[in-house]
Amino acid sequence: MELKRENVLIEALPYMQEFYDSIMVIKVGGNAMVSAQIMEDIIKDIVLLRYVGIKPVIVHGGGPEITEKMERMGKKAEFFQGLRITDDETMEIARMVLVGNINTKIVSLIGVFGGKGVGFTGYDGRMILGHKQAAKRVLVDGVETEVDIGWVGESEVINPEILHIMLEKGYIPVISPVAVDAKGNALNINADTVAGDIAAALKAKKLILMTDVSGLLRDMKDPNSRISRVNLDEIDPLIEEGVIRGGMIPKLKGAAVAVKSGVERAHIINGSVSHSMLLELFTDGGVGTMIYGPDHPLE
Ligand SMILES: Nc1ncnc2c1ncn2[C@@H]1O[C@H](COP(=O)(O)OP(=O)(O)O)[C@@H](O)[C@H]1O
Ligand SMILES: CC(=O)N[C@@H](CCC(=O)OP(=O)(O)O)C(=O)O
Repeated sequence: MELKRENVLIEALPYMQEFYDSIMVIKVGGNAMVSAQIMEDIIKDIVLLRYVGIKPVIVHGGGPEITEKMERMGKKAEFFQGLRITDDETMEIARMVLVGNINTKIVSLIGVFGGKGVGFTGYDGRMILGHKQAAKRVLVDGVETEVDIGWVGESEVINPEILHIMLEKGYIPVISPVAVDAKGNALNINADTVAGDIAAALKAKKLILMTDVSGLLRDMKDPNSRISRVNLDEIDPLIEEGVIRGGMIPKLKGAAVAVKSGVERAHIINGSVSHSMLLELFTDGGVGTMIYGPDHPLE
């Protein structure tokens, strides 16, 4: 039975009370931003959150657009366990797409819908200091070989001060997943990883990862095989079994970092379904995959 409109609104009240004044880190994946309409819907939802007293922080991706620009320039995009192999030229392209294009687009849309967005890279306010990831060891024809994945970074220090300042003043921070190392080299960090680290540093209430699938699927070919809840202890075995792979690896690892640091819940949801975030946050029936840990067990 469909709920009456007023019942839908009143069902939201306890959630609004619970989430009032709390920080939520929302990662918008490049795959979730498949169309201008979807992107507008996602940003509208985020502005709504701000107006009901939640403090959203956006971390955005843009993988598909980086790949498209690389291909247009005659370069082949290659990944290692969900991470883009990033040479000097790829780093330039990633910066252009993420900072120059996607970040400014999101900030301007927030303004269109009546919010106050402000764009950041990891360099701003020394927010994310990182280092290049060590070469990976892989077996090639049975021989252990090192693969350098280039300017792919991992964060060492997260300084969230500037984010707190902005949140207190009512701004919605929008973060591009690029950082610097101690020598000032630009680093490309997977946006899920950045979102997990930022959520941990802010001690956010929730981390929401928006992508293009309904959550973690046990069988990628079967959309009905969604795993609705994942305990921290289940993540590594699911990676070993090959259930979590490709782009899902940094998502679940980012979620694990956040939940281990006190974030109550992480959620992987389908951003390409309009207003899925509102359903997740403000209705009794959750959507997507929820990741939780021992500090905040299920009731
Ligand atoms: N078990 C799984 N369940 C769902 N998706 C999976 C799974 N394993 C790998 N994937 C892949 O992960 C993708 C989402 O990650 P990614 O492409 O990095 O998206 P985004 O740009 O939103 O971060 C899905 O589109 C799917 O192809
Ligand atoms: C190291 C690494 O993989 N960086 C990512 C950064 C963007 C990103 O994560 O975008 P999505 O969230 O849309 O996948 C990349 O170059 O694609």
